[in-house]
Amino acid sequence: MLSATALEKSYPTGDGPLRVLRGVSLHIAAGESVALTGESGSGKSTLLHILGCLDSPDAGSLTLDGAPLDGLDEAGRAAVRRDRIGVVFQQLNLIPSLSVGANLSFQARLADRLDPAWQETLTRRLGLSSLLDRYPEELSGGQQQRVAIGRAIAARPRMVLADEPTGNLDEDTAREVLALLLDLVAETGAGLLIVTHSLSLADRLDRRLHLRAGQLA
Ligand SMILES: Nc1ncnc2c1ncn2[C@@H]1O[C@H](COP(=O)(O)OP(=O)(O)OP(=O)(O)O)[C@@H](O)[C@H]1O
Repeated sequence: MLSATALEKSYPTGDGPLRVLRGVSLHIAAGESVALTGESGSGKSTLLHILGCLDSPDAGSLTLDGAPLDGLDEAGRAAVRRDRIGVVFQQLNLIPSLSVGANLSFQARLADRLDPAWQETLTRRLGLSSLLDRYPEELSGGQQQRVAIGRAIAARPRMVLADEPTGNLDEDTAREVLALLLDLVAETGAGLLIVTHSLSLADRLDRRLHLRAGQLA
């Protein structure tokens, strides 16, 4: 499924390059759910952006379903993101000019994989059925977070990458959202990687990876 080998990433800073990832290798199998933990600033979001083809590593390689993702140009990376990867960003990135319903179906339409029955199931399970005609600015933070999750999984991606996807949710809603993500993984054989500070959430996934000093433990 998703494999990364010897990823390196540095950011330029006033004090010289800041080495955030120092030889990170990982493999996420089909149908597997993995938590990514680590202190604030340890590089979790950086790694998630690289795995999601949103940023390139300085060195190292990535494959998805056996096909290399390195060396793709921006159009190639955009196609991978559209067709095979669902990302839930920390900043959510909902489209303000589109209604909740249109945001939810956005990526599935782009990928030409809109499935009304699945769309209706996830809208219901995310508790968004009565909010479809609203706009993102008319939603609470937790409601916006649920729209971002629905949008990421509407096209049934091969890999779901989520940055603190339940951070703004109350306990019951967080449990339901996690259950939905895990059901998707079980039903479609997608892989799931969740960045989280919550050890209780991490405990409900198959495996935990911990990022420290630029390496995984
Ligand atoms: N564009 C950038 N330019 C310079 N430094 C950056 C940039 N993006 C991130 N960093 C630095 O890289 C390090 C890793 O950042 P990253 O956001 O990946 O950490 P994180 O583990 O996701 O943190 P958090 O849990 O607080 O979200 C931090 O020290 C951060 O300040």
